[in-house]
This record gives sequence, structure tokens and C-alpha cells, in this order.
Amino acid sequence: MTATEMRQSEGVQEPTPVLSFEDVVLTFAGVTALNGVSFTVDPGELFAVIGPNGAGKTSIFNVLSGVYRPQRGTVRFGDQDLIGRRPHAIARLGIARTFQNIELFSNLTVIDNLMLGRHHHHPYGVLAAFAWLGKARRNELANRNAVEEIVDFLELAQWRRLPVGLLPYGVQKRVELGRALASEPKLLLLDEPVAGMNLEETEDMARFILDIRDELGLPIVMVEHDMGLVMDLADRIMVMDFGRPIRTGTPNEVATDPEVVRAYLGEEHQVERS
Ligand SMILES: Nc1ncnc2c1ncn2[C@@H]1O[C@H](COP(=O)(O)OP(=O)(O)OP(=O)(O)O)[C@@H](O)[C@H]1O
Repeated sequence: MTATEMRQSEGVQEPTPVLSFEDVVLTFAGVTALNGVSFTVDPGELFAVIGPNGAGKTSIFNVLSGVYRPQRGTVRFGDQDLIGRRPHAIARLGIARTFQNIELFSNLTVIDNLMLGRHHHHPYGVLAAFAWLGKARRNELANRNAVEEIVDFLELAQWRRLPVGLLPYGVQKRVELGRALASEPKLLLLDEPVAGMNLEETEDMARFILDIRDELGLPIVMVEHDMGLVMDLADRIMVMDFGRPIRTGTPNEVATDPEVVRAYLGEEHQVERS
């Protein structure tokens, strides 16, 4: 019996999911990237998606953030239907994303990159800002305060006035995470957050991801190849293979599933508890 089934048999009320993906099918000219993918993410949950190369992990993120429109299925975020919405509209609903490759303005400082993450929080256009200069100033101040809180939270103070391009890779990834947080999202999508990091950088990032879940209570969907990290951090894991989920469960449930082990045999990433 899975943990979910056990809770159900004990009559424990299941929380309303923050996100639900139902029977999503996505094809590109003959290639089926997602072939009937369903999952839910609960409030405050850290949900990881793993699978071999080409399994469909990035496609899930691209559907979620409005980059791809699936041919079939539903995607709901709270009471909103996401399918057919443009990426900026989805960001506005409160879904923030980090990318596999760093997408920051390398000439701008840490603070300025984080301020850009607040652009949804400028309720006034340029003209309105002239008319309501006082309000705009207060708004700017509120944005600066929010950014300073993120600088503290992610321990970025020593680099705050430096151009991001000069910073070590692990710190740049942290700034990118900070920029996603700056939009005050209700759901965070992390695309391979520790890719290319050394051990120390990975441990730091793992700590911040846990803090985001535990202290900010933010639900997270994470795609990640580092199996040790996924096993350590995730509340639940969905294992993808050839565009389909082959198992969704807790790290222990997934790691002992024969089909998962089979899908990973011969892969560089063995499913083991680190
Ligand atoms: N824009 C696209 N055009 C054509 N095929 C695509 C496109 N995007 C993804 N695919 C195909 O869909 C399948 C799933 O790709 P996806 O990038 O989602 O896998 P992934 O699990 O993220 O892989 P990786 O771990 O290598 O990033 C692959 O066969 C891929 O070639």
C-alpha cells in the first residue's frame, strides 16, 4: 500500500492540489514527447520529475509555463486552467521558473537582476508613475525591501553590488533562484537546479531548496538528473520514460520499484539512496 493509499484508508482528508496535470499528450511532427501524463502537486510539496534523456521532463515544464500547447489533457493551477495561456500570463498567475542554462543579465548587478524579477509588482506604467510619483516611489521602496530580504535569505550579501557575470557559477544559479523568488510565486519550477555544480555548490543549493519549501512553504516542481539530490529532497518523485510516467511515489517507493530499476539499468544514474 502506498503512503497515499494508507492515508486514504485511514480516512485522512487529501489536500486540494496546487497543480494538476491530467492525461497530457504533446506531440511534435511524429515525436510523442508526452504520452498521457498525469500528476498532482500538493501545497508545500517538493515534487521531482526524473527520467532518462528525452523522457519528456523539459516538455512538462514547457507545457506548464505556456511555451508548448499540448494536443490533449488539462493543466490546472488552483482554479485556473493553464492550457492556451501565454508564458507571461502564466508567470502573472504566480508560476516562476528557473532554467537549465543561466538566463540572467550578466552585466547587471545581483540587486538589479533581482529587481527585474519584481517587474510584475510594478502596478504603474511609466505615465502613471509620473502622475503618481509618490506612490511609485513607495512602490520602488517596497520592491527594494523585498529584494533585500531575498539577498539575506539566499546569503547573497557579499556579491550584491557585483555584476552577475563575474560571480562563480553556483552563485549565479542562486541569483537565478532569487530572481524567481522575487516575483513572489505561488509555485516554483526548478529545471536542473544543480546541473554543473560542484559538491559544495550542490549542498548549498539543496539547503536553499529545502528552506524555500520549509520556511516559505512554497510548492516546488523540480526536474533534476542528480539522483542523490532527488532522493534526499523530494517528497514525491515521478519517474518518466518515453513520455509516460512509469511510477509516482515517495523516494523509497520509487527506488524499490522493479520497473523503475529496469528503466534505469544501464543508465549512468542508478536509483539509490545516497
Ligand atoms: N521543440 C521540439 N521539437 C521536436 N521534438 C521535441 C521538441 N521538444 C522536445 N522534443 C522531443 O520530445 C521528446 C522529449 O524531450 P524532452 O526535452 O522533454 O526530454 P527530457 O526528459 O527533458 O530530456 P533531457 O533530460 O535530455 O533534457 C524528445 O524525443 C525530444 O526530442
